[in-house]
Amino acid sequence: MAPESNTKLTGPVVSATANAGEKRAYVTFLAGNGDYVKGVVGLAKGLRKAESKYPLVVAVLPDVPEDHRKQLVDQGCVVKEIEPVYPPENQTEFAMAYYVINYSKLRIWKFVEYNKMIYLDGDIQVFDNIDHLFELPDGQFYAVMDCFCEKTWIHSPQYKIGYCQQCPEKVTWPEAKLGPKPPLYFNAGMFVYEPNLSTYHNLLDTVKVVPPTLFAEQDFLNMYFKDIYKPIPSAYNLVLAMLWRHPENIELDQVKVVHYCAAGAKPWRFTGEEENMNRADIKMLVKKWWDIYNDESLDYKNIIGDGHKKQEAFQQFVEALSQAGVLQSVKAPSAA
Ligand SMILES: O=c1ccn([C@@H]2O[C@H](COP(=O)(O)OP(=O)(O)O)[C@@H](O)[C@H]2O)c(=O)[nH]1
Ligand SMILES: OC[C@H]1O[C@H](O[C@@H]2[C@@H](O)[C@H](O)[C@@H](O)[C@H](O)[C@@H]2O)[C@H](O)[C@@H](O)[C@H]1O
Ligand SMILES: [Mn+2]
Repeated sequence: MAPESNTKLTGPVVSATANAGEKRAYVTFLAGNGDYVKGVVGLAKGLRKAESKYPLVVAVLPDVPEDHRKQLVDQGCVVKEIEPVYPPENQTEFAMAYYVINYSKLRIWKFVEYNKMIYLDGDIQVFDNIDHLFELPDGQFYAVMDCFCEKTWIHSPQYKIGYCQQCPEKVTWPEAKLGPKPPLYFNAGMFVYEPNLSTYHNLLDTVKVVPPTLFAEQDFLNMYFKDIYKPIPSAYNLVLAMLWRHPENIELDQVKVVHYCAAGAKPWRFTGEEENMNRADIKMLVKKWWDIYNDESLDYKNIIGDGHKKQEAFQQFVEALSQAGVLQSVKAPSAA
């Protein structure tokens, strides 16, 4: 039984041509000097294989070393350094201790040189083109509904009563005991949003006064955007636990985006030893990730020939002139 919200994309999602003035990009977040850089390199190559028209911006914390940044630039990424965002001091134990750094994701709301962005965690891979999501109507926050059944949720009221929004008919939310049923809740590993300076400043002001909770910035973003959150199909962010928790809600051959967030699922450190990691579908998805990561034909240096370099330099020149107001934005020549 599909979850109660309509998660089908309705209406004219794909327009004939993107508006020439639109500035769009994918964006991810990288912290530390560890192995998540492999996730981001894999994501950059996956977007290229899916023939996305838009660049990948990487918001890096100051602790990301120079050689990791160079790897990303060499893969055609736009690297932008951001300052960390810390939640208020608190006694809350996050579901994972390292979640405290994930509040820094909030900095991506200040990338107003873009008017629409798709955020993707570094442990996500895009296997099919999803550029059409940029055509979704403005003014909403689009993301995929999460699942509450994994042990990471063990301290949550949902887990304690066996409630999950993916199967709301299984356990009815006990309103008399726990108050109104919580609003639909998204996984913050992937979302479509519009950078905006006043939203950015309000996010940072609000985070200072909201007590942190189990899922850190994911809980915070769900609270902040609950009135404009619009669920999109799980094909756009397959939270791996769905494969064993709610297989009835998944059509694996329709999945476009895979989120390797289950314990033990990060492809670049995969051992297959953790619970559920010996499943054939998990091993297939991890191999698919490695096939892209190891595909040298997808390396940026092998994609851009001299011609591309000249074209890119010309486009950057025209962009600079139009931003300086010397040139109106250059319109694509009419087909006629
Ligand atoms: O040491 C770290 C931990 C996290 N991240 C970034 O923060 C995101 C969220 O963390 P993670 O994906 O591990 O959370 P999960 O989705 O597994 O809960 C990652 O995808 C990375 O983009 C990072 O760069 N370095
Ligand atoms: O900082 C909180 C994180 O919360 C989310 O991860 C969780 C969530 O998906 C649970 O539902 C799963 O059970 C769990 O495995 C997974 O780690 C986001 O993916 C991540 O980007 C980040 O916001
Ligand atoms: Mn993730």
